Amino acid sequence: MQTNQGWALHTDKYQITMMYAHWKNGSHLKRKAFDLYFRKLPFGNGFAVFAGLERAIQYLENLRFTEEDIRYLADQPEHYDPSFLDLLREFRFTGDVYSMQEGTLAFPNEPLLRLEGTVMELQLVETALLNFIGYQTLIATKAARMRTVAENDLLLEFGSRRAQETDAALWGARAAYLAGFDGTSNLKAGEQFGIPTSGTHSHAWVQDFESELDAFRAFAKAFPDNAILLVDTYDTLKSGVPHAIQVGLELKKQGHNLAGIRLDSGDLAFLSKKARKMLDEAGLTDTKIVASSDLDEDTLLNLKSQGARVDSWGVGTRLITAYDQPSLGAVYKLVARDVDGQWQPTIKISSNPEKVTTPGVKTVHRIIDRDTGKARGDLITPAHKGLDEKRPLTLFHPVHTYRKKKVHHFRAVELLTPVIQKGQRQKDLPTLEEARRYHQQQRSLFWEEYLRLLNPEEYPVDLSKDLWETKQELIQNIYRQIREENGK
Ligand SMILES: Nc1ncnc2c1ncn2[C@@H]1O[C@H](COP(=O)(O)OP(=O)(O)OP(=O)(O)O)[C@@H](O)[C@H]1O
Ligand SMILES: O=P(O)(O)OC[C@H]1O[C@H](OP(=O)(O)OP(=O)(O)O)[C@H](O)[C@@H]1O
Ligand SMILES: O=C(O)c1cccnc1
Repeated sequence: MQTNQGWALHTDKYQITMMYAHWKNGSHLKRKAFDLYFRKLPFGNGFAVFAGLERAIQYLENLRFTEEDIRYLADQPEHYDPSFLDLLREFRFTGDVYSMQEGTLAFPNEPLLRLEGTVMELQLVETALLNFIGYQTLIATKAARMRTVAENDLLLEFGSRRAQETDAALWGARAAYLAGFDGTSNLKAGEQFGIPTSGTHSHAWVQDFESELDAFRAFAKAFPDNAILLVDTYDTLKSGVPHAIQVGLELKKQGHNLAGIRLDSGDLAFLSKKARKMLDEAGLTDTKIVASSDLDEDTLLNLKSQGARVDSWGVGTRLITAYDQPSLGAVYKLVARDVDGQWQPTIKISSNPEKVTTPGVKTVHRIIDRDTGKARGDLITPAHKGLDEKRPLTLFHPVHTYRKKKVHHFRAVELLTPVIQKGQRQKDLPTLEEARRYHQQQRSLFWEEYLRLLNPEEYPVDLSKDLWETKQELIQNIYRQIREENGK
């Protein structure tokens, strides 16, 4: 469970190995900068929804090696020097974290977070940060796709029983809510994050009575104004819906209202239309229809296009497990080293141009057209230099540089802001409700072309000219060096 203590060993062994080797080398306190980002959007979506910061900050603020952790490390075959273990006993995160806000629409190759600090602390935290942010961003993005197709229908997260263990269920429920779900069935997520909770009943309730009608009556008696009856245990249209209507009418006579029925199998479009008609004809026009059963955004879209009469959708497995793409593939890359008090940019080359890192201590600006109020692109620039809104800006594609555009009347919103400085939190993070509202507002900054589910337009993420030049220079320097070493 996500207690705050004892997470220091939630890391890959090679982080401790590098920390030790740096310590032996006397370089463990040298300052570095790392970027956390992803390279490819999940699910073919046009954007990702940044999530996981709250969890990440809790982790960094409480990062300690417990005595048990130290004993465990002392027993490792590496036989770490006891003085190194003493250093770990005193370990605290003392670095700086610059981050996007949760709920921000994020795009490939732009830093979601930038961390500055000693190499020792920044290596230690890599694994956990990728774990938290990668998972939550993935689920928030999946949830956002469902929000798009569900339009104004209610979306309920039902996935805990199918999630990859406890944290995935809890933080996944939070990520889904952040990106527009309306509630969760997980009470712990409700308790911990204040997410509205709701639910119906299972087949076991119906099977446990002599008849379906008895089961519905007993349930309605317990919850006269908010019972949602599951109608597919035996036969939806011949048994479940008629019994629910009978109980609904009995409730009505007593001055109550049957809140809803739930369809959990069969042709959900056909059944929902039939059920709606039967309920309406019986005068139960306020009784809502909930649908569940292996739903995802594609099925949901399809069902809506078939005219399904569903008010509220319960979504489990395919949301909480990010069914069609189980990992975001986020990365955490060294981008600069402090050499004699100056940041020196560093690069990782790859034969795949998309995998070449962008060097330097950087920030991200969202360029918003003042005339339309819409985002024109994101611009990555060296950090701490600001961006002059009064001068026209030329944005160009970092690979196909001939693709350029000039932006005149814009405002630039810096997306990475300081959250932790010298290990101390700078401000309260937004509440989950605020982050959820912020996410909705952020969506309105983007043209539909970027938001659609299928084959969205690629949103521009560009490098400033100076950054682009630094990158080219570093690439050329490295190749020159390799040629020289090979005597060519
Ligand atoms: N009208 C429809 N159009 C497209 N997909 C649908 C429609 N109705 C239901 N579905 C989807 O089709 C799938 C049906 O799955 P499947 O046939 O395995 O089970 P089921 O009908 O739910 O029955 P059971 O739960 O008893 O196995 C689900 O993913 C469901 O969401
Ligand atoms: O289908 P999901 O999107 O994962 O949503 C959660 C499912 O969990 C429940 O099913 P249950 O565990 O009773 O099993 P079932 O799938 O056989 O109905 C519920 O009835 C949904 O069908
Ligand atoms: O409340 C429900 O109907 C529910 C909750 C979790 C999973 N399936 C259904």
